[in-house]
Amino acid sequence: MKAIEANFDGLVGPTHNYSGLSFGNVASGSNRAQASNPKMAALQGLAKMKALHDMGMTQGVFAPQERPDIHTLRRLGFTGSDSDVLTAAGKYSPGMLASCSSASSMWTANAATVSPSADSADGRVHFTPANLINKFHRSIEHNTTGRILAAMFPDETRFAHHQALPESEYFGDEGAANHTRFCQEYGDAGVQFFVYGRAAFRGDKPAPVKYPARQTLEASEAIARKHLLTQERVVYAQQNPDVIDQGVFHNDVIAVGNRELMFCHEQAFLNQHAVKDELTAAMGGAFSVIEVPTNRVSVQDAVKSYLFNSQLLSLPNGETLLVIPEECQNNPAVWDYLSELVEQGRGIDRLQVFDLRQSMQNGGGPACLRLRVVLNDAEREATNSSVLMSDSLFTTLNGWVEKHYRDRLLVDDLADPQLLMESRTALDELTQILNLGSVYPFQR
Ligand SMILES: N=C(N)NCCC[C@H](NC(=O)CCC(=O)O)C(=O)O
Repeated sequence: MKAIEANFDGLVGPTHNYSGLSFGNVASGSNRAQASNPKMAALQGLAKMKALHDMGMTQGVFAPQERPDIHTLRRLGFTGSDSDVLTAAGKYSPGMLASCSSASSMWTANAATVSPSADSADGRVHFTPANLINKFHRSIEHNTTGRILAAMFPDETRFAHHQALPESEYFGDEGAANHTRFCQEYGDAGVQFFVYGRAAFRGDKPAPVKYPARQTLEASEAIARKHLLTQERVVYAQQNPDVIDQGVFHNDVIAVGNRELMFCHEQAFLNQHAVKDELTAAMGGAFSVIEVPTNRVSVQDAVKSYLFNSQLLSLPNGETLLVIPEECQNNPAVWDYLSELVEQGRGIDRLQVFDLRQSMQNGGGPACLRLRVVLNDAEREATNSSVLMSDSLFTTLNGWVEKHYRDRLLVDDLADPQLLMESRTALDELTQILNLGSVYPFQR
């Protein structure tokens, strides 16, 4: 059946800030306490969505979460009015308040793992919100994420929505950032590639020593079972623990794939030769890899530039496009490599550069900002059309951002009750624009 790949980008929320919350994510640590610009962040994201829409891609908008998360603060024992809760939490621990205020749901590659209907035994598209258990500020996303996904893909005969995996490090799950689907045409049965950082119940696998491995093998295997995938069409690989220790906290910081092509660094996986052979066999031979050698681009440069956190896209005109952040253009080794790659015609035809600096400074590049969902015609029809990018939605959302967002935010501002009001007013209006219903705790 004919199908397309749609990209659902996270709309940056009004509390976007730099709190240095993500140990193991170099950018998050090094930009801690800088002033952020939520308005610019949201506009940069919208500009990317619109540009891809204009190229003929199906582009969706994924709503942000309610932050500061008063609901979680109340679970932690803070009482009184919302304003009392904020003040008390800010006094008790600015770090904890920052964790409950992060706009981290913008990185929708971590929202869920998605399996297309062509791969699932029951012919439905399967979604499992990621529990994101490794970081407190992200572990509080999955309930609302599940509700937003259900509001975007409401038809239960076509879309299966699962609960997140048990909230334990044993089943640490980071969603699509560690999952790639390979195929010939999007509507064909594909091969799903799950990449994990460590195994929780087996002592025979190596693990990083400096930074955490966020995804476990057992989490990936549970998702493959729940999504009713065919064993022979699933490949598991372990991320190279050495690169995790150099700041590669998700696989999508070192590898990206689309259809029958994988673009990755030569140090991405443990036993990389065997991984490539296994993928090639599962794909019946129709598989190719562009492997970037260390002597052209070091792991450090890959992490700094986010070369592999790019979007590898098949455009309607048949071209393959690589969407990259500006930081790639500013890195001589990376830019040299990319220019040569396009010139040689090895599978990537075109580069498109975006300024995503607000998100990049928290370790989120073009690929972090999007969740891929393969949809056939009937599934596309059944998708909530209000979340799909169009000229008018772009205008509406730009106006919405201009009206509600601040252009400067410091960590100290997170305890300001006015910010909570602004954020809720904005989100209440957004749920109407995107026709999502009451997905936020303050609306329920
Ligand atoms: N690679 C992918 N798919 N996603 C990137 C996620 C970045 C995110 N950063 C943060 O959560 C930083 C927030 C702060 O420090 O304020 C994270 O580390 O989980």
